[in-house]
Amino acid sequence: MPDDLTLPPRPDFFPAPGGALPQHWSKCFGCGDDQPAGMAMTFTAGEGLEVSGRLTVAQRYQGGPGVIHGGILSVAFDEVQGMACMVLGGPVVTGHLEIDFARPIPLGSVLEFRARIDGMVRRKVYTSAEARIVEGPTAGDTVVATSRGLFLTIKPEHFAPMADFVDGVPVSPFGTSSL
Ligand SMILES: CCCCCCCCCCCCCCCC(=O)SCCNC(=O)CCNC(=O)[C@H](O)C(C)(C)COP(=O)(O)OP(=O)(O)OC[C@H]1O[C@@H](n2cnc3c(N)ncnc32)[C@H](O)[C@@H]1OP(=O)(O)O
Repeated sequence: MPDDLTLPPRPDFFPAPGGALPQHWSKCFGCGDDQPAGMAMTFTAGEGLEVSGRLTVAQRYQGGPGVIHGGILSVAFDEVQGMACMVLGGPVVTGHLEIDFARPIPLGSVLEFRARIDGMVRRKVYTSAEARIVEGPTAGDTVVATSRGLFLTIKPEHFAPMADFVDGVPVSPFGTSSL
């Protein structure tokens, strides 16, 4: 990470700690409620610049025998670290994401993710997160995976060339969340 990073303030529009964060896009595979095949993650504001997210590891997320697929875990980190950027009040996209898979995660577990902005410079937003199993046979305080991600702030027009590819009519377009 660069050493000239700054931290954004926690804005007034952000929910109080424990308050629910809205989905950023109703068709999102990670959090959208208009995406039947999706992961239906939910998010809450934490203290300071932290947000938390929850994922129930469905049977269909299986990678190795009985355990979560690494790509699914990566989606979850992408999502929660992107949601940590919601404090900025505008859209971001992922530029780089790296995951450390520390422990196997059994199907049926409930994962809790904690993510935050570590710093910003220009349009670059450096984030990190970790995951713990909070329900399931191996639940505990052990960190089962960690992630670092670089997000880039973008203008809403970024998605304009893709408008024709959206399936159906979104109820919560990206960048117009109900925060
Ligand atoms: C009230 C309103 C509420 C709104 C509420 C919003 C809530 C928000 C929640 C979102 C939650 C989403 C969670 C899922 C998020 C996805 O999954 S997004 C989908 C996956 N990502 C993509 O599709 C992005 C595809 N890539 C791109 O479009 C372009 O490469 C990017 C990322 C926009 C960058 O292109 P660009 O804008 O032309 O940027 P560029 O000028 O090249 O680079 C800018 C800086 O970034 C650096 N950079 C760019 N790419 C990289 C990279 N990959 N690695 C390292 N450095 C990089 C450059 O070196 C440069 O650095 P500096 O010169 O400033 O030091």
